[in-house]
Formats: sequence, structure tokens, C-alpha cells
Amino acid sequence: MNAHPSAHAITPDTPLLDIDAASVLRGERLILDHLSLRIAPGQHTAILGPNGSGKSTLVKLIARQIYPLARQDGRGQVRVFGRERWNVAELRGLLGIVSPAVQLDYTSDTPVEVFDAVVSGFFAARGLGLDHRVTEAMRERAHEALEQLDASHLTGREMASLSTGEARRVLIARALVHRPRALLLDEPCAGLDLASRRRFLESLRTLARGGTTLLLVTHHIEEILPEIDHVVLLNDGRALQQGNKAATLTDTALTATFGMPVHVHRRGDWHAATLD
Ligand SMILES: Nc1ncnc2c1ncn2[C@@H]1O[C@H](COP(=O)(O)OP(=O)(O)OP(=O)(O)O)[C@@H](O)[C@H]1O
Repeated sequence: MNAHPSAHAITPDTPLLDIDAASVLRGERLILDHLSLRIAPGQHTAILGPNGSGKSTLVKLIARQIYPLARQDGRGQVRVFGRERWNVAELRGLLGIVSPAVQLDYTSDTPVEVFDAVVSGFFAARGLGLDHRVTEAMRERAHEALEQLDASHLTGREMASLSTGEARRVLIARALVHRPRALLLDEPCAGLDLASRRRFLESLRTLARGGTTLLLVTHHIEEILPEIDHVVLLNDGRALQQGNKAATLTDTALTATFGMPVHVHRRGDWHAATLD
């Protein structure tokens, strides 16, 4: 099963993501404003910013759901794994994306059973159709992916009947069927209680340690995994600062990002923030 048809073109040095002064206009508003960011291969990254700072717009830009404003010099501004143009299904094999929009898609319309939802990831479809030929290897991989996320017991249930946390585990398993190099997770802990959040973050840590590069988009500093050491601070559509945790998770940088006096606390390998 060749899940990565163009993986041969990606060298070990090809950046996972290279955004060069991209601007995005929605309606009349400039939502991303000359945003530049570069993520090296294998570099687990957190993209942190307050409500409305442009995080979801950035996710859509990376997912090729929206495009930046064309530049006068004609140069491309968004390269994912070194390439500007992607067939979206092909890109999903390398970069899995789980966002609230993907989750919402499973709560309405025709019911989809959990295992079908996972295996349909191979076809970039919402569920299985008559024209989808599911091989034994695909089934095995789907089972493995569900196990990786501690979600095998959900097989047989309908997606719409799952709790937020359960559905999110299944959707990550769905993204993992391709063994992608990286996973882009938009607000993965939204709607989880304290204990579920910690269990879920531990599952993500296992993935990160297993070699899947994680790009975690969040507005909570508490969700930045110990494995992540690259942080991008977003504010008002701009990357205010990017660098390692020691440089970015400071009172000064977070105060500028959130527009209020923030105090950062370190708890072992984790961080937390309080307002002064
Ligand atoms: N289609 C659109 N048309 C007009 N404005 C938009 C559109 N999409 C987003 N915006 C605006 O762009 C800004 C950034 O939105 P975005 O959803 O990217 O922020 P976010 O950081 O993900 O926010 P949150 O954390 O609240 O989800 C917001 O002010 C939002 O109202």
C-alpha cells in the first residue's frame, strides 16, 4: 500500500511548512497580514493565539481550503513539504488534519459508523460508498489506528452518538490511516473536561514520540506538550514571535499576544498561565 505517492520528492531537509509573507482577505478584512512562518521537518510546533487572532484561518490556508492574496512578484507564499500545489487527497496522506469543521461534518447528515469513518480516510471520503474498494490491508491499518488512539471499543457505534472526546480520537485515527508524517490539530482539546484533556494529551505525546510531527493550534498554553519546543505566537493575523519555549513562553511575549498582563508558570515539563 503506497500511502505517500510523492514522498520520494521530499528530502530529509524539506521544511514541513514554509509560509512567506502570506496575506488573506476575507470579505473586506485582512485576516492574515504578511504572516511568515517556517516549520522544520519533524519539528513539533504549537501555534498559540487568542480568539480571533487568525488560527483557524491559518489552518485553512495550510489545508489549501483558502488561498493567500497573490503577490506582485508572483512568488508562491505557502509551501507544504516543499510544494506549492497539491492534490488535496495526496496532501492528506502526508499531513492529516483534524479540525472542529471535520468533526461537525460527522454530526449531521447520513449516519456513519466508526470503523467506516476511519477506513474511509483512505478515500478522503466522509464514509464508505459502493465504489470504495476496501482491502484487507486497509482494514488492518484502520484497526491499528483505532488501537493507537484507545478507540477500538467504539467500533460499531455511530459517529453522531459519540462524545466530543471519543469522536476526536476516532477522527485522529482516521487521519492516521495513511501514516502521515505530520498531524495538524486545530483546538484538539476543545470541549474536553480536565481529566479527559490530560488523557487525550498523553495520547498525543505517544504519537509525537512515535515519530508523527504534531502541529497543535490552541489558545491554551496548558496544552503545549513537553515534546513541543517550537512555538508560534499569533496576534491579529501576524506571527508576533516564534522560537523555542524558553524564548516564547515568557510573561512579556504572552502579555503582548493576549493583550493583558499574563504570568507564566512552569510545572515540570508543562506550562500554565494566569492573569495578573
Ligand atoms: N469568512 C470570513 N469573513 C470575514 N471575517 C472572517 C471570516 N473568517 C474569519 N473572519 C474573522 O477573522 C478573524 C480571525 O478568525 P479565525 O477564525 O481565524 O480566528 P481564531 O484565532 O481561529 O479564533 P478562535 O480562537 O475564536 O476560533 C476573526 O476576527 C474573524 O471574525
